[in-house]
Amino acid sequence: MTAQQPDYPRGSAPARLPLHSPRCMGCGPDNPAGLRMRAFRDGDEVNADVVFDEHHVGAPGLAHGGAVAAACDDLLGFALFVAETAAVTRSLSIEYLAPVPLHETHRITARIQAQDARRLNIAATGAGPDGTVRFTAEAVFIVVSLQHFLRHGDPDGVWRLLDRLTDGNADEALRTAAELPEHPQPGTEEGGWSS
Ligand SMILES: CCCCCCCCCCCCCC(=O)SCCNC(=O)CCNC(=O)[C@H](O)C(C)(C)COP(=O)(O)OP(=O)(O)OC[C@H]1O[C@@H](n2cnc3c(N)ncnc32)[C@H](O)[C@@H]1OP(=O)(O)O
Repeated sequence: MTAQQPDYPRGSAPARLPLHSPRCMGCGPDNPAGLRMRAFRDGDEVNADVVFDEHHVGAPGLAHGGAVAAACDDLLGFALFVAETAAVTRSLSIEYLAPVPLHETHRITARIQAQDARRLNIAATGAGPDGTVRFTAEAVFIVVSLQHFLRHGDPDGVWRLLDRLTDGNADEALRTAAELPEHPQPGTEEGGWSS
């Protein structure tokens, strides 16, 4: 059985956020073992529903703690659309408050708590179908420029992501990024998605 996340089932017209990549373990629809989360922005919050399945088992019938952490990390990454900056997880702390059964829908909601220079503190809660919070997450993300992803990752994949984020203007964005330092100062021109 494969995880297939529901369309946004509650609330009023939040905006769907773009995938990190089609095979992203958190939000990629083309990753058969992934979590297939669909992330939405609702004001200053982002949220996604996740249903853990047989790909994500820890104890029989329950989600693996690492899968829960992965879901949180991915959604915390979507909060960067609120901050309008690229950043990567430096530390991630999960509180497992209650078991997380497979095949139940969990709503994860994340919000930026603070930003200090390159540090972003981002927090999330994960609630079961009855609204009870079963896990929480706190993370420090560090702002990086596009150079971080170009230098350490797959430049073609970065280009495709950028192309989606810039409505087909990735060439210009990458040309500009090539001239930027890897570690930007937030609030400067090179600190944002368009850099
Ligand atoms: C097209 C765009 C692509 C976008 C793709 C998005 C995909 C998203 C996918 C989403 C998936 C989900 C997301 C993922 O899974 S992201 C994937 C998992 N994360 C990573 O791979 C990150 C790997 N780590 C690094 O690359 C470096 O360590 C980074 C870049 C993070 C920092 O190395 P760098 O050498 O640059 O910096 P620094 O070490 O001098 O530190 C910098 C500053 O930070 C402060 N500091 C450090 N640690 C902490 C801490 N724990 N609490 C508080 N503060 C801390 C530190 O004091 C300093 O402050 P200051 O002294 O400057 O004031």
